Amino acid sequence: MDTAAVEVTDLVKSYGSTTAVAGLSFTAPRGAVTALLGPNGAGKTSTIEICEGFRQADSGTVRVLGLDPITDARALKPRVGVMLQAGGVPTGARAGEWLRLMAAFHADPLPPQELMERLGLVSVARTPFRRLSGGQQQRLSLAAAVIGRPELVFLDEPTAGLDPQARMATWELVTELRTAGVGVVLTTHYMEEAERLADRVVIIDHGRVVADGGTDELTGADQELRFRAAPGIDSASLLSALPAGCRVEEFPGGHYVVTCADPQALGPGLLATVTTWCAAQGILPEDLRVQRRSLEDVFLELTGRDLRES
Ligand SMILES: Nc1ncnc2c1ncn2[C@@H]1O[C@H](COP(=O)(O)OP(=O)(O)OP(=O)(O)O)[C@@H](O)[C@H]1O
Repeated sequence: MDTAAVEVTDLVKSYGSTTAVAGLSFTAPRGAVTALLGPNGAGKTSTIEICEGFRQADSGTVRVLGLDPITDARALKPRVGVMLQAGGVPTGARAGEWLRLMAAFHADPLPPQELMERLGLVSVARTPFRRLSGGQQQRLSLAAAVIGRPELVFLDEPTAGLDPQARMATWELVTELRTAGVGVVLTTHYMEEAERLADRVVIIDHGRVVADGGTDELTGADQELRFRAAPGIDSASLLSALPAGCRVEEFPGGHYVVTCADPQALGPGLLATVTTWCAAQGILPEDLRVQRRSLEDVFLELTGRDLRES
């Protein structure tokens, strides 16, 4: 039981001339939620599908519960739950029947009715998969992935396109899985989802890991003051208005961060100083906020791009 839930080393996957995964390594522990976070096209789905045994890597190694996802697929099947982005349910299958069938494959399944109630699927229990809305299809796939009480679950963009209520129900289910000791590896491009759910975050960009660590570790404990303005404002002048021990950084252009060696200094007084300085310069600071770094900020600092806009 001392192996990781998932261990990926130097993974490479190309489709023709497109390199989707370019030497990617990470470890997902058991009994924890690990989020692969990155913009569209970063290589998250390719990575997770290789871990699920649905795709063959060009090179690198993948171990899932200590086993090979392709050659040990039979041994892994009852122990691993998979929620595919495309659903993975036959189009004619009725939601309730499909879930009961999935339950029948497992020795000690979760009660299908209870799962359907939790995920808001009772009213569509007799509806064929192809007639379900996108969000209902997604929730049915999620239910099918977890019904066998797996040790590990792979969730590919579990809440993409869901309404807020369904997203919340999904988050609650993931949190409960984790409390029950299930390892969860999920992909997402929603940083709120990663921040809210994940114990560990692996930030991926262009097929590579750009940051990897505990969520708190990546975001840091200290508050920062951030704002946006035109690129190239006079940072040295702003700095001279601030107490000793503060720093002003601009990266990428137009994004400003003020940090202080003494976190207590980042209070209302400092905020007033910054806004007064901006007013004197005729600068209207946008998105002015004092808070811990978000994963979005981490992505921006590492790539120079906005996670939402990339
Ligand atoms: N079957 C395929 N054939 C050709 N190119 C592919 C295929 N699957 C993925 N790609 C390309 O590989 C790159 C990585 O795609 P992938 O789906 O792994 O990323 P992703 O981070 O999951 O993105 P998304 O959130 O959009 O699914 C993209 O440029 C994508 O267009």
